[in-house]
Amino acid sequence: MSGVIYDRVALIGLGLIASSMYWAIKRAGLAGEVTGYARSQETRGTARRIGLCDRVCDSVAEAVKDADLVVLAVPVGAMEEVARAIGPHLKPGATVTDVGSVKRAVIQSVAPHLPDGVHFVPGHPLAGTEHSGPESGFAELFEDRWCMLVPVDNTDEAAIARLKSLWQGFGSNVEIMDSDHHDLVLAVTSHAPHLIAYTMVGVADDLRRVTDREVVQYSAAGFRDFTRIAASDPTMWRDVFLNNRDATLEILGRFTEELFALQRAIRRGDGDHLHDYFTRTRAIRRSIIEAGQDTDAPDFGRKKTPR
Ligand SMILES: NC(=O)c1ccc[n+]([C@@H]2O[C@H](COP(=O)([O-])OP(=O)(O)OC[C@H]3O[C@@H](n4cnc5c(N)ncnc54)[C@H](O)[C@@H]3O)[C@@H](O)[C@H]2O)c1
Ligand SMILES: O=C(O)C(=O)C[C@]1(C(=O)O)C=C[C@@H](O)C=C1
Repeated sequence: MSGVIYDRVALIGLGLIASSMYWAIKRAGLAGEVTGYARSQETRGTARRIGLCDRVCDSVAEAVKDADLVVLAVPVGAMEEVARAIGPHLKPGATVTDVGSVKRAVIQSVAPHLPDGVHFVPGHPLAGTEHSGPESGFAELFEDRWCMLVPVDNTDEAAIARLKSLWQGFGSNVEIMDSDHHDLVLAVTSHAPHLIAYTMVGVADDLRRVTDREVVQYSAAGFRDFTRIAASDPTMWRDVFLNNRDATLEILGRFTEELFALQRAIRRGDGDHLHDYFTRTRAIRRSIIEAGQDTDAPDFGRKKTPR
């Protein structure tokens, strides 16, 4: 897929996702000019130094002026503040999207600040790494990954189709989903697993073992993956849990019940229970691989490729 889809794109928040979008846009020539804005002067300075964005602006108003697409790529808890700031400066007919990991709370906080005549098409790429900031992005991040679009009622179909073609231009598969379903699915596949990884690394740290030379040197693959995930940005993940509270608590409740059952089986020496359980989970992994959905594992820790 190639060809200009938007004449002007504004990226607000110049971290992992926005910088990856910029490099992916440039690689495929999907936009004319791309402007960028980040809150801190330091981030804007870094962006200028590494050539991230065609023009880095010192105000959010300047960045979104005349933009056909505005991408909100800030932590979920900062979305409302940014939406309030850009609202009065948006071009009529522009599309606003976001890349937040939670959808219902973002829609509730952003939509009221957007003027009539502006299309709001919330989104969420299911792709990331444990790294953050303007220097962490790379053009291939979204390749062969899913991007969820979560349009609100009566959204202009042409605006949705245009944004869909941008994500397809990044090499992503696009799925349309409603916000509550999105938040429940992500609580299972992303949010609860992150909390479990944070907890496991915290437990090891409480035992004062996590930085022991032996633990680092001989750490098993499972624990290494936990430490990678637990190195993810604290602000981003604080906001995810505060804003997807109900779905995450629902899944963690179920998780705790299963964990107790496994704990009891271990205490009682109930090998059949453990074996049956692990047989069921192994079958799930195999069905994912057979369905060709195993895009994650080989990419863990993959290196940034040249832009
Ligand atoms: N990291 C991931 O794996 C991942 C994956 C998919 C979606 N997301 C979502 O994408 C969004 C961005 O995540 P990221 O990983 O790119 O984060 P990041 O920490 O790399 O970048 C966030 C950027 O937003 C800026 N920022 C923070 N508050 C701001 C404000 N009020 N105004 C302007 N700029 C502000 C920060 O300075 C930073 O440059 C989040 O909502 C996150 O939930 C992240
Ligand atoms: O690979 C990683 O580092 C990620 O955690 C990426 C991941 C995920 O859970 O899959 C994290 C949060 C997002 O909202 C989407 C993707």
